[in-house]
Amino acid sequence: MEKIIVRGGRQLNGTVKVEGAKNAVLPVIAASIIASEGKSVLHEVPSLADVYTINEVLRYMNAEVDFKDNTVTVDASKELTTEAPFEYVRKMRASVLVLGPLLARYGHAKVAMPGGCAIGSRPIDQHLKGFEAMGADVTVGNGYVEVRTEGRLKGAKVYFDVPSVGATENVMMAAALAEGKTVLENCAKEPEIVDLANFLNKMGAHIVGAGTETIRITGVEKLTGTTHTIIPDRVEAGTFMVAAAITKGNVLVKGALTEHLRSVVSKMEEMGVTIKEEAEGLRVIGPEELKATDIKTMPHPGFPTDMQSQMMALMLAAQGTSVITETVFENRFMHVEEFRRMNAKMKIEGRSVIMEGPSDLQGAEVAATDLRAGAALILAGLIADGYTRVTELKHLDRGYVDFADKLAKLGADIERINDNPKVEQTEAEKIEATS
Ligand SMILES: CC(=O)N[C@H]1[C@@H](OP(=O)(O)OP(=O)(O)OC[C@H]2O[C@@H](n3ccc(=O)[nH]c3=O)[C@H](O)[C@@H]2O)O[C@H](CO)[C@@H](O)[C@@H]1O
Ligand SMILES: C=C(OP(=O)(O)O)C(=O)O
Repeated sequence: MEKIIVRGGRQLNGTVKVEGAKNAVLPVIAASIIASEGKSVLHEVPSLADVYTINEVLRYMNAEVDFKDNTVTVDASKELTTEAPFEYVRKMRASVLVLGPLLARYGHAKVAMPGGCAIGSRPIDQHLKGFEAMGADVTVGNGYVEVRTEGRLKGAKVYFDVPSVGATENVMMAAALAEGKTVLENCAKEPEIVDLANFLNKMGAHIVGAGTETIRITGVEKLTGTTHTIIPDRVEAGTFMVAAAITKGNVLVKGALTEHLRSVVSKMEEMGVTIKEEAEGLRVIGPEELKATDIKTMPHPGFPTDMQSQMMALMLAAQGTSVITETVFENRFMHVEEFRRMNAKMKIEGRSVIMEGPSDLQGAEVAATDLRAGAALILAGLIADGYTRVTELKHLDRGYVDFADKLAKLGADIERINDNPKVEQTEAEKIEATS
């Protein structure tokens, strides 16, 4: 089994460079299939499991996709299949982001229903509401969602009941090729939505207002492949900022952008962390004693849910009572039980977690319950007494490139091992097969 083993007690120092953002690159790669001519060349693409998955989805649909040296090239000019089966969507919910591009280009798309995951039920009703408003028929059955329209989609006014990142992206992509004007209201305002709109505009779309609650799109007849550089990953950056702070270290997080991280910076400063803006990124210096604080997760520009579990690790190290309230997902506290295995003093009350700090953290065997939980348990392991062994790394690999190696380069006592190498598994399988 693969695991990361970390021994607490080392201070982190040095420089770490953040990758391109997972949550920006997935919609951008999905959007590249709207282009009926020309290639899209995407730079700063992180080597993540999710990127390999979306590339496989595109290849299944007959697009040509090449990925090397952090550059993805997509040629979607051939006729595409308009279906994405369960085997891909099961691995990664973001596969539903091909619905909008396919519907806009071909008037049809059929994708396996994503279902829930470890953090909540995660419906896609707002995506479908947007497509229906633009004239599409939506059918849900046999585990699939199918959307269809005769001729082009029609521009429409759509009010999202919740500011969903995925719905804003999917409907914005569909509207880029619709006939006439679309106005999207109560949109999500995440920086990744702005990145997607910039990419679409370079392809020839007319989109204004991305990053605000109202996005206006004037549909065009066709989009052409283009070149684009993905924005830095604010969640990976925030995770390394916590790593520096929790170990009382001094780390320059290269590529971290203040404008994408205001709520995280402000909460960490409240806890006593020094954060300085430098030309290449943010320098983070951990204090001798962290102060308790309270956090409520909210859609951007509020505090990001994707930083909730990492901040929980930091709060466990802080002096006093801290409270985290999760308002974005209904069930994103699976990591609390794992923290408790490390002797964390915390309890769940409704949608909040209350921590009495500082906890005297002890190394333990723990499992990543989702990708951010995996990172958070490793962060706690950096200051725990003894060895922490983190398993279920498939989650971590969805969102972090070489996480253990990057921490080791900053001075952490950490390694990733496979204590059940493939050869042994094969032998065991042979014995099982012959017994
Ligand atoms: C690939 C990607 O970019 N993933 C991010 C994206 O996920 P994702 O796009 O799935 O998240 P959403 O913004 O859509 O979800 C936010 C909330 O809206 C609800 N909802 C969403 C859609 C819908 O049709 N109906 C509905 O009720 C969800 O259940 C959730 O409670 O934004 C989340 C919120 O910042 C992040 O945690 C994820 O890392
Ligand atoms: C929840 C996350 O991602 P996804 O929406 O891809 O599951 C995340 O990045 O923390």
